[in-house]
Amino acid sequence: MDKETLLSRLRGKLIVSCQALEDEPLHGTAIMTAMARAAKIGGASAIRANGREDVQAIRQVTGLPVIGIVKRVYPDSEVYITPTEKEVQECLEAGADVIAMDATLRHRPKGVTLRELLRRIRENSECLAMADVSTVEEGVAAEEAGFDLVSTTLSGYTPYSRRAAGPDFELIRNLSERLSIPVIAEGRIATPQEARRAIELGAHAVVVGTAITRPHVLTRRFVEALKGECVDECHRKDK
Ligand SMILES: CC(=O)N[C@H](C=O)[C@@H](O)[C@H](O)[C@H](O)COP(=O)(O)O
Repeated sequence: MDKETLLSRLRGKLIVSCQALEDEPLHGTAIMTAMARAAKIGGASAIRANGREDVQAIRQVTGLPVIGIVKRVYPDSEVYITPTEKEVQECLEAGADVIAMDATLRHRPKGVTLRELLRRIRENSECLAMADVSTVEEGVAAEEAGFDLVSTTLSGYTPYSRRAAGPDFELIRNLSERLSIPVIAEGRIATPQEARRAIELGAHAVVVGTAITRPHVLTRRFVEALKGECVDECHRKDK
């Protein structure tokens, strides 16, 4: 699918993140593929998925565009979303339509640079590149570096970004005003109303993960609310 077609299919739409890490009860490609099928039935326009196997299977089974990432932790860096060429290569091999990566200004494993990763994508595919950022400055730098899309994924997850219980609407608005590439609203969007608000503030599309695909977290929110604890504060503990 060419860039314009893909971006127009995503305009104003919902992307569901179907991810379960190894220590989560729903971990496994079969379960994540079932989640993605459920998301498709519900009307999702695309899926965000982690790992070569999941990206490949979800794409094949649902026929939806997939934003691929590979989460991997290296000892010399805090960057874990598609951090090096190895993870970019895995996304390429899986056939991801879009590859998302941490595009914060932090040191990456082995000193690899964002430009090197972008070059790898451009030289090997038609696949789009999405920058996961945590601040306006990082979003501006990502556009300058040549990314196709910017997502607010990492707001609240870098030591220097705004920590909030809910979505970072200010970042969504600021990036949408300043950038000419599409801005994706992602991170702690917990209700349909919040998703709608993100679009009204200028987001091109909205990614929702936990509120749809992490039932253990949703269960805990109910349980803690019944105990009289603050549900919003609990949300932050879930990552
Ligand atoms: C910070 C980080 O590692 N975010 C990850 C990025 O892929 C996922 O764990 C999130 O689920 C995803 O961004 C969607 O966000 P939320 O689950 O809040 O709707």
